[in-house]
Amino acid sequence: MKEDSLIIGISIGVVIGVLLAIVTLICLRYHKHSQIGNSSSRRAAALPIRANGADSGMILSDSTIDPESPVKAGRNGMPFQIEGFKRNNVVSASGIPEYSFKDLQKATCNFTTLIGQGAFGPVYKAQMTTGQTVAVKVLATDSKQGEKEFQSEVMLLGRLHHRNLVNLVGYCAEKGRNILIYVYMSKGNLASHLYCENHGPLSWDLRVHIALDVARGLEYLHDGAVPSIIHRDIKSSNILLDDSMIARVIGFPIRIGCRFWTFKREIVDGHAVNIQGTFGYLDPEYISTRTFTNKSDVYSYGVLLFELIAGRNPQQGLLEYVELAALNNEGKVGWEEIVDARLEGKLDVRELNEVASLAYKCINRGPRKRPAMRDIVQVLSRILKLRHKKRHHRKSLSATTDDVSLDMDASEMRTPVSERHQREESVDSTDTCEV
Ligand SMILES: Nc1ncnc2c1ncn2[C@@H]1O[C@H](COP(=O)(O)OP(=O)(O)OP(=O)(O)O)[C@@H](O)[C@H]1O
Repeated sequence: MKEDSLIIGISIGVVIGVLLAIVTLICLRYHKHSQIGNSSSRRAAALPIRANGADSGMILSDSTIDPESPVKAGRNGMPFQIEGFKRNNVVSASGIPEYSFKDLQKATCNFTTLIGQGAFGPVYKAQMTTGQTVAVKVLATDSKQGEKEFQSEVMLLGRLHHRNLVNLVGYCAEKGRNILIYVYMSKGNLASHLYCENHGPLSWDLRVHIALDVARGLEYLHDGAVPSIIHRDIKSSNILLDDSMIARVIGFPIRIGCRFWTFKREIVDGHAVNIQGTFGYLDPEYISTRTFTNKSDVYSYGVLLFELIAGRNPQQGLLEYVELAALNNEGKVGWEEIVDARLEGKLDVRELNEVASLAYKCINRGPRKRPAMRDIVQVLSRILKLRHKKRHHRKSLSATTDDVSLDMDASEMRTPVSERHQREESVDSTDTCEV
């Protein structure tokens, strides 16, 4: 009897032991799985981005990749490279491909195709073997230091996708060289359109569209990107125009180590200082506090708006000119006196006064009194919607006279039909702001 109870006791003990072992094994496997899940979601959460300013907080899907980007989605959702450059490897988190220096040398005819010169190095036009044209920006450095930081900045920049930003499509970080590859903007920068005689004057219509494009790009950086990005160097040479004259912002800050690549030596109030940004566009608040905020971008944007209105360089007394005009009109109406003479008066005065008083609010010395980029987008969208409605209305009236062309105003006639058509479509299809 005693023996029987001993056997039963041992059997129960063994069964319990086996059961415990099975439960422990299951628990271990489950824990491992949940850890894998967590680590990938953590990785994903490290650099979230909201698509086109929408407050979704989601990771960009492959569908948001710019059509001009050489990065395409593979079957497994991982990016792969279209033919052209040889790919060294792919930074999978951003999908930005790395190119070899040799490939870039070939594509730029040994760096002879210079198209621009920034404070931090030259920009070359490059031709891929597929026929795609890109812009290659060589950042001035001969040090291997900062390669990791450069790659992490590339990852961050590579996640920014918006139709009003010049998208990064590749990079090279070989042998201490830091090279960025961007979509090529065939119509060059806004400054050259405003100041070079070999470009015809930009119509008023187009200037307002460009203002809205830039505002949308900045709104995305401030409210759409996570973490939010302050541009720090808004100016007309950092606004590039594509084939359809759609404006895109370039020149985001690159941080290498503890300094920003965009630091420059400028003369401010007669003293040489290391600053970010460009003289003429600099927020006075930044000059005194050395702290950049979103409202510093708003200030520079306001200067850019006045530059579009007056066709004058901010480094040559634009704001003094504006302040003089504002003395007479209290910043509200009567801005006609500062309008670019190249427009020959061909503009809508109501639109002018609305845009100029918006610009005047942006350059308020008190950052808190300046509007946010999202407010600016709303005001400009409303102006363009109104314009569109008015023209539509006039066209339908004049259709009855059998001569639509007589109804065109002078500024419309100055804009090529294809350009006007593309731009008007863009108002219809992208105006999501309800006003
Ligand atoms: N993607 C591009 N497509 C076409 N042209 C470009 C492109 N990127 C730059 N450029 C040309 O090269 C010029 C210099 O560009 P870059 O961004 O290096 O300097 P920047 O911002 O104008 O000056 P800084 O470095 O002083 O701020 C631009 O103004 C533009 O004319």
